[in-house]
Amino acid sequence: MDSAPQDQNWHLESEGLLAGYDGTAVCGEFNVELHSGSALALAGANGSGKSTLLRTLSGRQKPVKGRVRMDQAPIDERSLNYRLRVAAVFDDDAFFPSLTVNEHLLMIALGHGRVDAAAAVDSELHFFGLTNHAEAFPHSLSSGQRRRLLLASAFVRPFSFLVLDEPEQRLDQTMRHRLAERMVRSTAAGARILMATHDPLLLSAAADRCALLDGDEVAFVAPGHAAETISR
Ligand SMILES: Nc1ncnc2c1ncn2[C@@H]1O[C@H](COP(=O)(O)OP(=O)(O)OP(=O)(O)O)[C@@H](O)[C@H]1O
Repeated sequence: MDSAPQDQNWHLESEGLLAGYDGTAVCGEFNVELHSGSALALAGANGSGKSTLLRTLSGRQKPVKGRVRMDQAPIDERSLNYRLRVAAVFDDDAFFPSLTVNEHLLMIALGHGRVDAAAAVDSELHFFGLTNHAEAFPHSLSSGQRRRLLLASAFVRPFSFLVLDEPEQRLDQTMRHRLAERMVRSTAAGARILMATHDPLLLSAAADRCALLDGDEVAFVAPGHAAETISR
């Protein structure tokens, strides 16, 4: 079940954006609009600035220059609007050690007001292959299973903007395919997706645009072209 709220009209936009640290940009100026039903991938070599740009575009990090607006207002990760709409998966293995897999997902679903929380949790456990681990604590999961739990935590709640930093990490090929299909379903339901990835499969199957980062250059290319480029 996909659960993007019906808010088709707003969009995310960046203008004159430079992302980086201590006043120094790590990649080129980034101007983009991300509308309902659209999935943008950031690709490029290690260190090209994908994660930094992703964090900046999603309001987790202050820009060196320029601005990011969500719903025509400066993006603010503490705002109610942000919390209601943005689901993000970064590379932080942050779980409560004393909560089971099932309890984690239930807490997130209930916290985001899902009236069908128990059914939503069952559905995500099934989708992410965690049903047999529902009563396990996070420390007893494999690293790939913990990654699946992180992803399930994003999909179990309603969102209209999904942010994924290298979601392919530690996932097997079957799960990558399933994730790509799921992302396509989410955009079809009206969500906006922004991801950083090294995975040609996710690029070509789940994105409709790709920004290739290379030094000061940002090139918007077709995902298939980017997938070929990074496969070489
Ligand atoms: N906290 C930080 N403080 C200062 N510089 C940083 C910090 N984090 C990353 N960098 C630098 O910013 C540049 C871009 O890093 P970033 O993690 O955004 O790249 P990436 O494209 O996501 O790389 P990868 O593919 O390896 O994940 C790198 O040169 C890195 O050393």
